[in-house]
Amino acid sequence: MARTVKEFVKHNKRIVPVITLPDLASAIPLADTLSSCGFQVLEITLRTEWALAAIAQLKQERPGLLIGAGTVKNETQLLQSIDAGAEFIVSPGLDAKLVQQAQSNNVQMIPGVMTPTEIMEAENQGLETVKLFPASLAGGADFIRSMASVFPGMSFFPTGGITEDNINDYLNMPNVLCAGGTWLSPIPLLQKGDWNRIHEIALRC
Ligand SMILES: O=C(O)C(=O)C[C@H](O)[C@H](O)COP(=O)(O)O
Repeated sequence: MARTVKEFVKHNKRIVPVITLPDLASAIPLADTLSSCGFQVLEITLRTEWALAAIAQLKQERPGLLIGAGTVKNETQLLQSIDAGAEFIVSPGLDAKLVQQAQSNNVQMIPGVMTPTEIMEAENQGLETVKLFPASLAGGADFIRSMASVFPGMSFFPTGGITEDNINDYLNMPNVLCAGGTWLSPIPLLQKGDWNRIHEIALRC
């Protein structure tokens, strides 16, 4: 049985760091810093050339974490992410073919949505969780709240414009599974290898 984000966030923090690695060497120290603060689900975005290698390394060396691939926009990236060992796939948008391909590989797909039409399409494809993206521009917590009555079976993983200052607006809602963002792993701190500072930010969340 494949592991899911839902199962992981039930027992750990409901916050998913969205990570763009400046190099491969940062992957393990960053994952160790974040997991020591209770973050067990990490999304590695495919925005750098070493993202797939980082996913493979984390999957092998830190099997207790749930590692997903983010910014997955096409079939090649989807299959490469699955080959690397990603256990969930996050996409900025909704593409029926990608959803089907992930499902046929038994890997959880979390597509980005911004409208009721897209949520409906995701629901009709059998999905139970979607990403509201970019959450702050799509209507934020109020949008998610107003979707609860028409999509009672759908849970949300909002990202985009979320920080430690507004994350509780999202996490307080029953139809929010978890929320994520880049503020836990700022690229300048990653470039400096400033794990202490990242640890401080993570402890506050
Ligand atoms: O590319 C993906 O698959 C994503 O998940 C997008 C990210 O969630 C946002 O880039 C987070 O944006 P900020 O936290 O506002 O910096």
